[in-house]
Order: sequence, then C-alpha cells, then structure tokens
Amino acid sequence: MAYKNSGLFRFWRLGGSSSSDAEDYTAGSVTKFKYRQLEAATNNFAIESLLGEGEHGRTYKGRFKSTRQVVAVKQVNGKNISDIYRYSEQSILWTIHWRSLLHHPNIVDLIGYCSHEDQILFVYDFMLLGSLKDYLHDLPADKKPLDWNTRMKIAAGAAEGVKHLHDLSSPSIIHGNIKPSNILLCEGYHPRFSDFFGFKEYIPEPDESESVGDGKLTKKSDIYSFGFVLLELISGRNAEMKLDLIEWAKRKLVDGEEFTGVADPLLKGHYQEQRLYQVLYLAADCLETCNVSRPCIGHVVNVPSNLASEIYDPDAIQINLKVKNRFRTG
Ligand SMILES: Nc1ncnc2c1ncn2[C@@H]1O[C@H](COP(=O)(O)OP(=O)(O)OP(=O)(O)O)[C@@H](O)[C@H]1O
Repeated sequence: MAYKNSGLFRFWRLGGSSSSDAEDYTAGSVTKFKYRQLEAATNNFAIESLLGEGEHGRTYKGRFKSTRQVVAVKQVNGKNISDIYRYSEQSILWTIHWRSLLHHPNIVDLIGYCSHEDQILFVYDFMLLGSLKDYLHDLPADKKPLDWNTRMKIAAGAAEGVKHLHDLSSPSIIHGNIKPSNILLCEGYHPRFSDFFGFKEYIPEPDESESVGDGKLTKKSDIYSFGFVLLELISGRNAEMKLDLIEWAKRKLVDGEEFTGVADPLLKGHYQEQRLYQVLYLAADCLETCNVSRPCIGHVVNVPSNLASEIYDPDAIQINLKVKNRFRTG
C-alpha cells in the first residue's frame, strides 16, 4: 500500500489543530512530529540510541531537548506497514486515532507519530526498566532476577492491560502481539503493554465479527499468547520455540515429573508450591488447543491479581515450617 502522500495524512492534517509550526500539530491527543525532530532526539538514530530490534523495525531511545521528555521511537518501514494494514488507508487512520486515545495504567501512551518517506515512526512514552524479556532472558549483569512477588505483580498488571483492551466497546481491541518484549516495565516493575496497534495486532473494524478460526486474531488468540507469558514468567524459559516449551511443560506435568521442575531456577525455590501450581494450571487453560475452551480475560486476571495481593515472604514461610515440624515431631 502506498501510504506516502496518501489521503491519510491529508485527512489528519485537516482533522488536527495546527500549532505555530506547520507540521507540528495534534489530532485528538496524538502529535505529528517532524522527522528532523526525531533525528535530533535520537542523535540521528545512532546505534547507541538503539533499544532493540523486532520483527517490524527498530526502536530507539530519544530525548527532546526543548521539553527534556524521554521517549521510545519505533521505526517501521513501509513494507511492514502494508503487510500489517492490509485493509485500507482508513483503517490506518482509525487505528492511530484509537490508539492515541487509549490511556490506562497498564498501557504505554502513544505520544505521536511521524511519516517519513517509506517509514512511519511511532513515539511512545519511555519505560525506564525496559522489557520483561530483558529481565527473563537477557538479564543485565547489574540487575537482580525477578522474585516471585514481582512476577505476580507483572502478570496481574499485564492481564489488566489486556482486559482493558478486550472490554472496550465499539470496538474492543485485540492486541495480537502479546509477548514479553511488548510488556514494558516502569518504576517499581509496573508493567505496561506496548505495540498493540497493527504491527500484528489490529482493531477489528466495526462490522467485523470475531472468528474463532485458526490463524485469525481473536480475543482467544490473545489469551493463548498470554498463556505463554505466564509460562515464561514462572519458568524463565523463552517461548520463541512455542511448541518446545509446551512439550517441556507437559513432560513436567503429565509424565510424572515434579511440577515444581517448571519453576525458574533463578527463583531459588522462593515461592509456594500451591501458588506455582495455580499459575501453571491457568497457563495450561490459556494454552488449550481449542480456542473456545480457553478462559476469557475476566477469569484470567483474577488468579494473578489474587496472588499479587498476597505477598510471599520467604522468612515467614521458614518460620511456619519450623513451627509445623515442631508440632509434628511432638
Ligand atoms: N516504550 C519503550 N520504552 C523503553 N524501551 C522500549 C520501549 N519500546 C520498546 N522498547 C525496547 O525496545 C525493544 C525492542 O522493541 P520492538 O518493539 O522494536 O521489538 P519487539 O517488541 O522485540 O518485536 P515486535 O516488532 O514484534 O514488537 C524492547 O524489547 C524494549 O527493550
């Protein structure tokens, strides 16, 4: 799809309120940036500013000198955009518009965008601690592994983010790209979802009803992906090889191996077995092959929320065990 010089941005221009700067205007709550503003903020998209690279493009850290605001700039090329927005120009507009209006404590704010040659760049609020993927699979040497309580807090917050999207009406939103690299962490390991807007995810158009057919993005396909996030959170294993991870977990659960064998060794046994079992059970429900058997997000959110509200204290557990053993021995 050739979106450059297309009606989309003309429409945007008409719809937005102009500021003194001809191109720097907003439509709804989204700002259209000039390319040179993003170049300046990212130091010409310097390699040192690169935060990471995904399937659809690169993400850079940027800082606007005038406001000192720190942002993440995701650069997506036109080929990817036309693969993603396989509907119409109108749906791109629809998507950006809806995305910019979404504000929730577990969703990263889209601040603005920029169209430049065959690229579109999305400007997001910067999340200080990076992504959950970094913590689970690429732990920097100066960072501590996530403890059980933090993992439950992240699972609960992430589920709340998905619930918000699924509960929206006219239209509800399917994320379509749920994975640890899209769960970003700000201060206090507070999780916020990024990237649900058409990279793989899309907002169903108003006349499109949800199908449970394979390969289609549906609420239940989001639940399936969330099942992997849960499994990754408790096991620390990477779900890039999805079927391998399921097979591995099944062996632990079904083939008589101890289910505690799924626990991330970095947890060092600091969790309650019953709670681990609850999360594993929920993950298994989410990963049901038949999508109609998977729970809805309203149910999914309850388990980690309850677990996040009860703080695991390894010292208290040790004391309890000692007391129990004392009674046992007499
Ligand atoms: N808003 C943000 N704040 C801080 N870091 C971010 C932000 N957005 C992305 N990142 C970092 O950039 C990395 C790459 O993100 P990016 O979205 O480009 O790729 P991805 O999520 O791995 O794949 P995909 O393109 O499929 O979404 C993330 O893992 C994260 O560490």
